[in-house]
Amino acid sequence: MNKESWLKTVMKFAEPCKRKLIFSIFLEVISVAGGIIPYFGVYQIIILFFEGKQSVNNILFWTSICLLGYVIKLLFHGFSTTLSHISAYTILEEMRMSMADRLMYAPLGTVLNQTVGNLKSIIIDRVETIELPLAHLIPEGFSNLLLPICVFIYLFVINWRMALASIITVPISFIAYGFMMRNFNEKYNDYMEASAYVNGVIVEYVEGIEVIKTFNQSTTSYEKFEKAIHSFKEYTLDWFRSTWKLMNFGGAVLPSTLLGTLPIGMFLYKQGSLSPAELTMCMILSLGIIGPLTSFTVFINDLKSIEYAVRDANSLLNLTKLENADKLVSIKEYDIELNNVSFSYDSTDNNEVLSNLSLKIPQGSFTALVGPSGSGKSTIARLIARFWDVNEGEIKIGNTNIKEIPLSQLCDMVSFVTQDNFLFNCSLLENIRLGNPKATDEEVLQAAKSACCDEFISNFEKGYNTSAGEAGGRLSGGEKQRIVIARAILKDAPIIILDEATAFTDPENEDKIQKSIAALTKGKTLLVIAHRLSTIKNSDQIIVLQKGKIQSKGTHEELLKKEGLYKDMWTAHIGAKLWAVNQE
Ligand SMILES: Nc1ncnc2c1ncn2[C@@H]1O[C@H](COP(=O)(O)OP(=O)(O)OP(=O)(O)O)[C@@H](O)[C@H]1O
Repeated sequence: MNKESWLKTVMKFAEPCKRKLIFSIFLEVISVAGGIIPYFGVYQIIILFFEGKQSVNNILFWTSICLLGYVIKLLFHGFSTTLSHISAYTILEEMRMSMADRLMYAPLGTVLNQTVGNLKSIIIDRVETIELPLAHLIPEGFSNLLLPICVFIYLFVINWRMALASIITVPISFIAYGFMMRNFNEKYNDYMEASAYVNGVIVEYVEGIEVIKTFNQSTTSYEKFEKAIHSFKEYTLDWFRSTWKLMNFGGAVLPSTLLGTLPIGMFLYKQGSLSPAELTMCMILSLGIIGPLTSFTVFINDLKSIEYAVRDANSLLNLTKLENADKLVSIKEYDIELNNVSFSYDSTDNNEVLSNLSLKIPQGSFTALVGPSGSGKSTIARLIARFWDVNEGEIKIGNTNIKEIPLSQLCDMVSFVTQDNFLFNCSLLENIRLGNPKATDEEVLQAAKSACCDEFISNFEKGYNTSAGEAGGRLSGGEKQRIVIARAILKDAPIIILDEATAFTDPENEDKIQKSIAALTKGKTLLVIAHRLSTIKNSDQIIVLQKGKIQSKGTHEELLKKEGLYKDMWTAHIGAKLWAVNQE
């Protein structure tokens, strides 16, 4: 990535704070100008001494000028840094908001393919690394470059030969730095990769700690964790070892300006082309050039870290977005139609999950999808909710292609109740209210009652105000699912897609879940991904899927009359049930 492109990205997000940023640079210029004044004041005092004209008043006057310059430098630098920090945090905020927005509008698969550790690392840690260099690079980096240039010009005006002598160490140290930096890009890249790997291993270790303990994998996993940290340490130290000699050499030579100014200054003085005052002043000024320049070298590393952080941020910011229509569509009927739909998760023909599939789900009907694992049941449901776009064909709701319906409108029309019963870390009341943020407490309570949640929630000391975090450990899988169903009841969408739970099948829970589902789905267009055939016996139509194609369809009775996959599945289901009864 070239520098312009990361700068361009950063500047794109700097739009709301552009004025502050420009003003911060302007203040820094004043600060730099203030920083020059003491040099000028000191020079005048030196001249007074050498000319024997020093008096208390004269010295006090020039000392006050020096002090004033110093105060201007500090004050304006302070104002500038404050503005640059505000700007840097605004840029960070804008970047993070854009990333969150991108994740919302990217196909779900693309988002789910990212590990949580990676997403967290980019949105929080990597973006944060931009703040410090960005906030300091603008005022300090600028002043560290501008100040030596101004001092150099001043020195040049006094005596051009001394000016050149003062930077004699610069090419020597820059050659050393050049050698040190020759494979910097490659090393930095490896460093970032090693760092990302350690990050991943740490997140994996923490996230998987339950599985690690269950399967007694602590030693192996810990070893992987330990090895990753150890090799990261070794890598960093190796890099340091390979650079420290040149780095220290460059760092020692660069500020040694006296190497040039002392002999040349003495020579010029002896020749009579330099007065004692000019000699002294040149010595002082030459020291003023190198200090800031040395600090500027630190920013080279910072520039690199911004470049890499922006590169990582771009990997999220450039995720492809689902096309989003912006005009609300008037939908009167809520029947669903799939016409010749083909789909593969990687958009290739080789891995097609659904092939040329057509299907009609009439409004208000109950349709069940059945079929062996991997036959494409969940994929159909996800495509209707537009978590992905179909590769070929079309999906219509109420005779409108879902691509023409704005995503937020589609989201209001479809409730997708999956087996992943995710609760946010807020109160149970707010967790249910997520279904309809405008719902009153009374409506939330009503939905909770319909989903058979009221009883167990009321048993908590803080009732509905119990936070999901506090309650999390005490909620059974079935109870969590009923909370999620309550959320969907409150949402009151006309289309319900239900990924039937395979777990939580103890009779009491089963009964409550069925009751809550009945409350949820009354009068709605219902599509159920069925795992237990007994629960869909009464559906209006059953679609039997096999390898991404419809193998047969009909009612339970119609399908049982034919030989085929459904009959086999039903026989196996009944057999399993009988076996279970016989075991009791
Ligand atoms: N995010 C994904 N990326 C790539 N392939 C996927 C993804 N999700 C599912 N698949 C693949 O698509 C195929 C159909 O999966 P799908 O989840 O739709 O099947 P299913 O019938 O719902 O299975 P199950 O009953 O086990 O849930 C499978 O081969 C699966 O491996």
